[in-house]
Amino acid sequence: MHLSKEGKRVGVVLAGGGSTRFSGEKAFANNQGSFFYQHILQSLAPHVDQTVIVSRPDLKERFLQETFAAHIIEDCKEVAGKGPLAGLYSVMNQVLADSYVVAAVDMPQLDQRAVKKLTQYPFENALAVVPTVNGRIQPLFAQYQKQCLPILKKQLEAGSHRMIDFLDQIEARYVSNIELDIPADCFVNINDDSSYKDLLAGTQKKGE
Ligand SMILES: Nc1nc2c(ncn2[C@@H]2O[C@H](COP(=O)(O)OP(=O)(O)OP(=O)(O)O)[C@@H](O)[C@H]2O)c(=O)[nH]1
Repeated sequence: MHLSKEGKRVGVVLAGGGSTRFSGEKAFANNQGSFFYQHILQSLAPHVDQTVIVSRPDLKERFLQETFAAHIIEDCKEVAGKGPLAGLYSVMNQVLADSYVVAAVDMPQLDQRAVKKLTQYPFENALAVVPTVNGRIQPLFAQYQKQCLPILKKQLEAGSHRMIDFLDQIEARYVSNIELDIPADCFVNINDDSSYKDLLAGTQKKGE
């Protein structure tokens, strides 16, 4: 354990989406010899006390065949498959920590340096640190404090699964990728076959 000043920090790989725009499961898409999820785990691991993959029951076995020391959990039944916020809630509800650094599985250009920069940025009095790129918020590569859980629970119980509604309810610290010193490319996410093809060809446009 290498507890930070802020206490136990968990690194979360959000990997429970449907990948409906992609032919296959994004978590197991290959880039430079690694599955997407392996790359995210490797990026998070040096900067957290524990890594967690939160995913669907039908994918669990596929992660277990791998040798990474990640804790693999499913979405809580009451919110399963209801989007990234459901994934964040499910981790906070099942894995106790002081803070959570979250990354979507489909961000293959994220790296250890970016995670280091994000995790070094202080919460101060905020409940979340959320990067922005060209003014667009990036809540799927962001940090959240454990105190988000009751707020998140209440919102999900009220039937809203929208990230933006959640962020509106908490004090979040928005910080540009430039201030964080994280290249915009790190935030690029792969949603479909065309962007995956561009990634493999090394032609993914910056910051898209
Ligand atoms: N645990 C969990 N993760 C999710 C859920 N929905 C989306 N995610 C993850 O959140 C990130 C962003 O998801 P999206 O790209 O918006 O959705 P997706 O379901 O993966 O893909 P589409 O079906 O093509 O929209 C990805 O890393 C997903 O795996 C969910 O219900 N539970």
